[in-house]
Amino acid sequence: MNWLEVTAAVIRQNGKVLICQRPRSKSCGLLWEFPGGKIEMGETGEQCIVRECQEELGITLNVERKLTDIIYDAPDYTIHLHFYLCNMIAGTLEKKEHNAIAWITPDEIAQYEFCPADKKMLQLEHNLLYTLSE
Ligand SMILES: Nc1nc2c([nH]c(=O)n2[C@H]2C[C@H](O)[C@@H](COP(=O)(O)OP(=O)(O)OP(=O)(O)O)O2)c(=O)[nH]1
Repeated sequence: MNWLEVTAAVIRQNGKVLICQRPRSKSCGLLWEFPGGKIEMGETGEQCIVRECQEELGITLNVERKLTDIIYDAPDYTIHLHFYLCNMIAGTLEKKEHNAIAWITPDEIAQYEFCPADKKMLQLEHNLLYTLSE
C-alpha cells in the first residue's frame, strides 16, 4: 500500500484563492490543485507547505491555521491531504513548475477540474472557501 502524506495551501488575496494546474507529465496531470506537496521525513506539515510554495511558486507563506484533512483512496495509493490556510508574506508569484496558475473566487471553483482528493474535500466542505474571511 502506497500511503502519501501531502500538504495543500489555501492562499487568499482580495477575496480570491490561488489554484494551480499540475504539469501534464506528473500524476493527476493537468488537473487543478492547491499548491503543496509530499511531507518529507522529519518535517511538519507547516514546514512542508512553506518549503513547497517557496520551491514551486517563489513565495513565502505565513501559515495561519490547519483547515481540514481528507483521506482519499485511489486504486494504487491512499492520499492523506492536509489543508492549511495561508497568507503570502513575501516574494513574487512565479510559475516554476505548474502548467498554469489562477486566482479564483469560490464561485468559480466548479469551472475547474480538480484532483480527485481535492474534489472530495470540496464536496464534503463545500462552504469552506466561503467562510474564510481575510
Ligand atoms: N500539492 C498537492 N498535491 C495534491 C493535491 N491533491 C492531490 O491529490 N495531490 C496529489 C498529487 C500527487 O500525487 C501528490 C503530491 O505530490 P507532489 O506534487 O509533491 O509530487 P508528484 O508526485 O507530483 O511528483 P514528485 O515531486 O514526487 O516527482 O498529491 C493538492 O491539492 N495539492
